[in-house]
Amino acid sequence: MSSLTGPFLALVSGYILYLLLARLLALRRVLALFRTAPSGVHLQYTHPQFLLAPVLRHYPQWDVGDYRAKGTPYEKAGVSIIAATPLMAPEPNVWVSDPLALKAVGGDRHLFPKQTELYDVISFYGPNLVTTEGDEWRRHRAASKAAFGEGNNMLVWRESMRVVREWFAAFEAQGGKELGGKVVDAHDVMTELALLIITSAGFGRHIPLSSAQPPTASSKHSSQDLSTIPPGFKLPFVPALLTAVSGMNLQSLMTKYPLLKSLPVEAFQGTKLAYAELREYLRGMVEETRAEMRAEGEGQRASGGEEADLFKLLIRANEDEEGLGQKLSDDELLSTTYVFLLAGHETTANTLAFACALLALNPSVQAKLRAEADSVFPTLPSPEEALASYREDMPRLKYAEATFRETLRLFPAEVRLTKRAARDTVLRGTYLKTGEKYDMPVPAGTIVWLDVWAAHTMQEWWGADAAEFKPERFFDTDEYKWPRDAYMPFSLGARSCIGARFATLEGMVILSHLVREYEICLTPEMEALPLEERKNQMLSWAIGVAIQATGAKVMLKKRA
Ligand code: HEM
Repeated sequence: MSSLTGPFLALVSGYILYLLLARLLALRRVLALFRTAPSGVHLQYTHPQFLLAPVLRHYPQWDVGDYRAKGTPYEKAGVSIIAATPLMAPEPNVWVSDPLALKAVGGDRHLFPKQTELYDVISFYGPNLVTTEGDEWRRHRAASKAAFGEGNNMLVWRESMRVVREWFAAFEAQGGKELGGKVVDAHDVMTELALLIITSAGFGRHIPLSSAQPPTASSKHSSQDLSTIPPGFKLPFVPALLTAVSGMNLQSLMTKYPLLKSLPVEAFQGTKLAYAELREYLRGMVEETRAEMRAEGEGQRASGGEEADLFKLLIRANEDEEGLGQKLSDDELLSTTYVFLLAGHETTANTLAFACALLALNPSVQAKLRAEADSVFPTLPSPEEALASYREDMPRLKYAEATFRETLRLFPAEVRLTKRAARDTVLRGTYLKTGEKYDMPVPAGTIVWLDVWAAHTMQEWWGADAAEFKPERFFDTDEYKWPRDAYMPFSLGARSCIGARFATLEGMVILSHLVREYEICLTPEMEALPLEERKNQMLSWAIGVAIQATGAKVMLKKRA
């Protein structure tokens, strides 16, 4: 035993020495960046959390709370790009809020590739569209692109209408028509709606509303009831999905430290089960969709011109790619399916929850949204009229679209995005007081943060009323063009969100239908509070997969 102590100690001290040397080398690169940065453009963070930089790299959003309360660090420093490298960071960091620099970084995926290692948490089922880079990403993107066309947009329109109306019926059956209104948590409502819409327009599967009568099927859905437990499973589909989403960090911990999987801790065991069952559900969905397509036959195949769900279009496109070297394996299909489900409901649900809170806090915006909805939908289109409604009504819902956009400006689901400079380069920033430009050297390996939340809320780009909820700002006039380059809720360039239109159409339908039927009001509890306190509570948030609306309780009053 004692003969092993010597080599063991040598190994440990060697490792510690290696870590120290690596840190010193890293520190040199960080200091070099500070030396070369033009005057005034570097800012050493004093935030205590930043001392934990190596840990925080994986949770980069934790410090944004300060932004909302005390103004952005850019405003404090008077510049639009800063070198705000944490003390112990292993590489230089640059933070960007300048529209032109954002465009330069987002627009060049070769010079600024994505930091894919940060997305480990969503690669449990293997590589997918979100987690890959380079040629592998191109293959995934090419296979997925065919799914997000007009055929799917039309289905999103129809299914969003159907789902939201079924929700109204269920809500009213449970007292939602009562005089005086009923309080709901908009986060819960919107999560349910978004989940129903993605499973339907995304996967052609119909989950009955938890509280409603099973709806009369208006579309070609699978008869499988996904809220019940099929043979061989322990969880229904929805709880499996929701547990998997909420347990993402636990799952990532278990993947890193597999020993944790065997601990008899409920949280670990529950998450493990949810992931295992979700995998089987997704596998089954791939098989079922293939079988349906075979049964439909060649002549009936969904193509770009007809309504079709994402899943069917994805599998169809994937079969067509056979032989071209682009085909996704079954595991890759499964993993892509998982990210569509994940990215397709959490982001949209939270955006819509924030929209409800903002509409309750801003009755004049709500009145304009309602006036538009009343005029576009004097009567609600029947399911048979949905297609015509997509063509004729959708382009007229301009205020609804602007409301969705404005919500995403104030609450972008992804508050920051991160890239890594592939080689030495320069970004152009602005001295905020004078408007003068400066060049910021960006050495190869630098982590570049696209600070979406800061860019969306800075007065320099959006004007003195940047903090106000004002959908009108998205309407151009002869004198005013809204600042496109300072707006990037869906990221930009080649790696921008593939589901942006899906989410926007869904948002337009839900918001316009909601205000047409109900007044979205403050709860009695909020009425009693001063305005600032109301805002603080109703617009409170936490970091999850997307920023989550944690205080969006509103009262829905049926309109006369
Ligand atoms: C309001 C709703 C949404 C917001 C704010 C949003 C935002 C974003 C952002 C910022 C990115 C870039 C992420 C990065 O670079 O790390 C992204 C990528 C992506 N989004 Fe969305 N998203 C939304 C809805 C959706 C929907 C409905 C779907 C699918 C049905 C979807 C699927 C994806 C996928 C697959 C990617 C990866 C694209 C690629 O890298 O090529 N998203 N989204």
